[in-house]
Amino acid sequence: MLDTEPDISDRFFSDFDFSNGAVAAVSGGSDSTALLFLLKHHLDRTLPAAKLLAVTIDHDLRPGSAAEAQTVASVCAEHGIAHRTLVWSGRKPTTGLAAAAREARYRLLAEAAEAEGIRVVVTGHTADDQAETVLMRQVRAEGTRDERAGEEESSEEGRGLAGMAPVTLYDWRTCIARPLLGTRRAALRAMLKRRGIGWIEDPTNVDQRFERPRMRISLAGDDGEARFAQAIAKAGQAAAERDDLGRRAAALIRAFADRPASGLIRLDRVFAHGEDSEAAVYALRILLATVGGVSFLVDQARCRALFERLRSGTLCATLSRTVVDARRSGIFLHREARNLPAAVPAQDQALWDGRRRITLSDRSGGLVIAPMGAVVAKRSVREGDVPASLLRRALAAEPALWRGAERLDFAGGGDVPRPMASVPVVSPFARFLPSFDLLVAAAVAALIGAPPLPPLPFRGHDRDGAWAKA
Ligand SMILES: Nc1ncnc2c1ncn2[C@@H]1O[C@H](COP(=O)(O)OP(=O)(O)OP(=O)(O)O)[C@@H](O)[C@H]1O
Repeated sequence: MLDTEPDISDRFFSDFDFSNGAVAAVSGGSDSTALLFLLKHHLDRTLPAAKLLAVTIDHDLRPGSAAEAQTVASVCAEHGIAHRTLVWSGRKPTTGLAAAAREARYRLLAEAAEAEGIRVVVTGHTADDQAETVLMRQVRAEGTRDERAGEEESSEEGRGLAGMAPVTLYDWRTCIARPLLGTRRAALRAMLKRRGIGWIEDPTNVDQRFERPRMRISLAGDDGEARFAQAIAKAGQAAAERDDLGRRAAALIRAFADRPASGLIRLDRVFAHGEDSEAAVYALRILLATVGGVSFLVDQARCRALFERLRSGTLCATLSRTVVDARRSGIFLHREARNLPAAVPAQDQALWDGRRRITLSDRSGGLVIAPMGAVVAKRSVREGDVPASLLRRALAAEPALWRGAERLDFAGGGDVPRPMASVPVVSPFARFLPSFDLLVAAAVAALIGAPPLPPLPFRGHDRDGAWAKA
């Protein structure tokens, strides 16, 4: 591929702005090795001054992992590519190991990029990975649908069936790009063979105790190609639908939501009576997770049931750690008073209650962060166009800073420097924001006063940050 068609690599990478360089995530398997050489070829031709750093994560879970990382390091050295190995050295959980390994992998990759001032991490996910992911999610969704026999098809299924996004924003900062998502593994292997480049076969990729290898093997069977094509078509359709749903939910949030006070969201009652109830339910799920400080969206069916009740009148209910207080004057959302964090020493960059990023400028110690509580909230609230009881409840769950018995003002006041800032985060997308959800995440960020999305180093997204449909 590289030899006969020297410019083929442009097809994969021309949408990205690599002027700040790129981190290539290289496990040493065929796909990421191919990615590395394709990207090197592209940068050599188009942006020779750009920094390319290959990073291998040694998860330290198998005896051979350090040697594999060393093999990647040697290949890189041979080809004049900078390389780093980062070891996942933390304590390993006994359950959810794969998810924890993935979390650690992305964290370490993003840290490596940030240390070099690089904004894009590229991975070697292929169309084969995408088909496996979609089929595995389909099997799981069918399992849960059996349990809910008779219910409408959940659009949660559709959301997951979009598969992996071509770009994901990690930690609201670093882009994870998957430029090979439309390419077959076999084509990449053929390219490597032609060039005489070897790769590592990871034994866990064929270990049938795991779901993905089993799916991989089943896709190599007789009807494998047809199932592959169906899965990719389904993913494309689900991705387009999810993009569109996010766009509609963003429009509803911009039109009908405001923030009368810190920690309190108000939805105009019209929100519950519009024609596009699918988008309204999606917007509500995202708002509930954000107000409650929860990283996952509440179950679609439960939120739909709440939404139907909202249409028919007033109510007060709790879902996703969020109180939904629907009155004639509006639908109000605030954090419930239960299970708030205990008082803890204030720590720089901590995520407080899943809702606030803490930045500490006063390092003198002795600062404690705790929910404001009902007594202080009562003193701080004045009557306005929002019922004082609601303001009090919302404020009581907001963070407050204390030194001993003295409550400090975040704002500092007068010439006193601010000891701490507490910046809202869009909880469900604070860690991983797939490109499908960029628009709705941006709308929620503007609503709650979170930092806007950073400029994204890829073309193919419109002015508002949404990934344009191909
Ligand atoms: N240990 C690792 N170090 C660096 N990057 C990794 C590592 N494991 C996975 N990745 C990145 O995530 C992508 C997908 O991971 P996956 O586990 O499907 O791949 P793999 O089987 O380890 O290797 P490959 O995709 O290279 O064949 C890889 O292509 C690579 O970019």
